[in-house]
Amino acid sequence: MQSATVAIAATPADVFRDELIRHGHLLPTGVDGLYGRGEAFERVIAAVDAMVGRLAGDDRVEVLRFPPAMSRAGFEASGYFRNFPQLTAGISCFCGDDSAHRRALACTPAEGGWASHMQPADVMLTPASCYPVYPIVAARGRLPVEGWLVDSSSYCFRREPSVDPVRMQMFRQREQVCFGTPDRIRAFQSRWMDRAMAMFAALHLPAATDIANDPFFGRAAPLMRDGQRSQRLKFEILVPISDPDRPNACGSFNYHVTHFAEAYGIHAADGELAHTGCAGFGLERIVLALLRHHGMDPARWPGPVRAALSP
Ligand SMILES: Nc1ncnc2c1ncn2[C@@H]1O[C@H](COP(=O)(O)OP(=O)(O)OP(=O)(O)O)[C@@H](O)[C@H]1O
Ligand SMILES: [Zn+2]
Repeated sequence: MQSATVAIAATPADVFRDELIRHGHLLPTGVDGLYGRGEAFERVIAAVDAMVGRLAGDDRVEVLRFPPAMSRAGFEASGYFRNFPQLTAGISCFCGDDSAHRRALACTPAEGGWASHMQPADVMLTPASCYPVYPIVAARGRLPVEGWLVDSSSYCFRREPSVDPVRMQMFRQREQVCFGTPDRIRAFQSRWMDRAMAMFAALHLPAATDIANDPFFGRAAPLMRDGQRSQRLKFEILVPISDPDRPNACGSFNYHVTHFAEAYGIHAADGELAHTGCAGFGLERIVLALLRHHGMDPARWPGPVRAALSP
């Protein structure tokens, strides 16, 4: 009997990833979702980052920047592991003596290898750039009467390896974080969605808004998802990137009600629990959308797009 060869068709994500690698925008590391970035890619990231900064206009914001790790205590308080264990990752370290070191080196891959001799440290990888902000604001005591606005940014880690370049394990977020009354957060959420839509229009990207939910884990997930959607807590701005039929979130606009305020003890000037919200942009995804829609060479993008990026 003749054996049939089954040809597996390359997915749109495979094709797009190969193209990005061929043009030197992403440098493969051998791990899905983990890449080096080429010079042109980084230049556009910086331009998009600056453009998001300009959207804030005259808002009085406190600028905070973070490394891609946060304290385990701060992470734990957020409830992230309860809701998203599948995305969680921490840092582990070697804490042994000389002989433990020798045992680790001698440990074969079949026995787990040297990495199985590492201990969880008091440091977790940051899952979203707003997370390190809450313990800092909480530690300052009550908020000012008018509330507070933070502009944060960091590399983020999510354990969601994928061949699709839009779904990375490490990527950068630029986020605005708002503290105050429910009205203030709702106004912040819609202001930032309008600003973001104007930005995508200026970048000539086909963007649409939609209501969304977070990828909750386990049995409680349907309930959590429905609650988030019925209360209209999360909106996304979606742009087709790898796959024209499956647009991806390039920006997310979230109202947390009092979730983080309860978790960290963040109080308004009158002592009530504060409400919080965040407006986050995925910088890599925006650059990938630009490369997808305008071509692999940023020098040849349409004039108005280049002008919007470097006014
Ligand atoms: N794995 C990822 N790789 C690259 N960018 C990401 C990734 N996950 C999220 N982002 C970006 O960070 C922004 C804010 O994160 P948020 O948690 O709201 O995303 P999300 O809703 O979980 O995204 P998705 O629905 O695609 O998983 C997203 O709008 C997106 O632009
Ligand atoms: Zn956030």
